[in-house]
Amino acid sequence: MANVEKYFKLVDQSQQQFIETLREVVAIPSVSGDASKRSEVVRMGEWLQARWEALGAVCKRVEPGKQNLEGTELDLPPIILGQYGNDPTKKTVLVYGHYDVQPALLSDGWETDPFTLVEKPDGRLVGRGSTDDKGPVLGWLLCAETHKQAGLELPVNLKFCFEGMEESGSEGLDQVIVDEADKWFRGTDVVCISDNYWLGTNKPCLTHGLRGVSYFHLQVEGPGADLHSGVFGGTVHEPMVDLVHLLSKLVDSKGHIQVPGIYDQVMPVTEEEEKTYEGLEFSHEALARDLKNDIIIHKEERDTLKHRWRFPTLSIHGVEGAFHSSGDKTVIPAKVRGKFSLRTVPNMEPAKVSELVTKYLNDEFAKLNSKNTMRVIETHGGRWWYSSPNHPNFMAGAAATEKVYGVKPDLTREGGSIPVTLTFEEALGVNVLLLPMGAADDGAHSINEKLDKRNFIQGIKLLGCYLYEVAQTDLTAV
Ligand SMILES: C[C@H](N)C(=O)N[C@@H](Cc1c[nH]cn1)C(=O)O
Ligand SMILES: [Zn+2]
Ligand SMILES: [Zn+2]
Repeated sequence: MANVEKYFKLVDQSQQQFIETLREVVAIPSVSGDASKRSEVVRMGEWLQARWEALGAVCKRVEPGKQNLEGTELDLPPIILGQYGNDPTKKTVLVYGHYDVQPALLSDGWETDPFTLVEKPDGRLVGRGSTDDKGPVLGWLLCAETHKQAGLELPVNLKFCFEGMEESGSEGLDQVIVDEADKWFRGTDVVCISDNYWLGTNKPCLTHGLRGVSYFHLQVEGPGADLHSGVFGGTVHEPMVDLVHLLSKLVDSKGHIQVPGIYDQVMPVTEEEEKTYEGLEFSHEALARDLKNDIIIHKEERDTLKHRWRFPTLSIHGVEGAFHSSGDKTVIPAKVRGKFSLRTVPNMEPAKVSELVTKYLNDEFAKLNSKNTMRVIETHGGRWWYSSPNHPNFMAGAAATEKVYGVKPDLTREGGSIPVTLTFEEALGVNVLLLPMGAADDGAHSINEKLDKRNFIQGIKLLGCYLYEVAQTDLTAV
């Protein structure tokens, strides 16, 4: 039996054990955006490092510095760099993933505790981080552990880079990648990232594009303290009134961004590109099912995909400082911060986006003649990435997908952002493949996030099989 077949067989026999490992890591609430959870993020990084070291990997814990979160000075979580195998006759694959997760509270609407993995009868493995990105990060570890257990060597040398700040802007990571490009990452032939999702629920895909992100806080400040609306309403400029007005000016109900000039740098759609929207596993019917309501703006599927992949969008996320509990508090909040972000696309420049957004909001605020003070703060950002899917690294990903799932993968772009993708490509000068494990309906960032057992188990096979394919592929045949 070929090594890859032996590997597949042992993966099949280890399914329950793999789910238990996923349960163990989901139970660590490694929420990078919550200052009170920082020690849990660190604990998760240490868990990963210990497990890889137990396997024989050489690891380096990099402390990327400090962060100011909610007025608290915090140590950024460690970046875990690793090397597993160092055979000069083998190729070297660098894998990246993140061990932090989005916030999750039972009160957000979760059916079960977000940090207790629940295996549902229909095969869903429900828990925060199951698909984004603990399942895939475990996938690489379980692949290596399974090989060792089967007495098999990995077909390539593996380097890895796991961070704990991806959900909060990957602070500190770009510099580490640049610093280590000629040191720890030296000798990398290709990069593979498993941190996005299929387009549908049945057909796997390879991804060759990501949108960037520019995140803003819009702060309006008035009185020194919250006020009684019965006493002061109608007699003072209310920060919340100004804020709601400004937020309403950002985007219309059809999703069209109102900031003048924002579409000027967007690359026009070519005839060649039009063809890439054909034959994909994507339908409005399935999308409406995932959304649990048909609230889709566009008529044609290709327009929905274009607005997910290749046009900028602007979303409003929340307001800090505003009254938001149940009950009827009659307060005038003194200081409020609206939070919104833009997803950016080729060829938008982050500095230009920032300039246009800031100028527009200042102009709109001036029209209000308000005595409040307003500030636009850009809190984090990441660049878009677009790559050709014709590189041999993608051929290896496609061959592995066909072996594991028996179908040719769709070629997709992703609406979300993984800011370091471009940094790896530029700093290391090698091709990057995005090879997702999860499906479109996993609910990443949402309530009841899940990873299907099928995707977890087949995904572990897929990541391993991809390594075998890279080992056999001429990566110079571009
Ligand atoms: C696609 C990836 N799994 C992901 O969820 N990325 C985040 C990155 C981010 C940027 N700001 C905060 N998080 C995303 O696209 O929202
Ligand atoms: Zn992610
Ligand atoms: Zn995420």
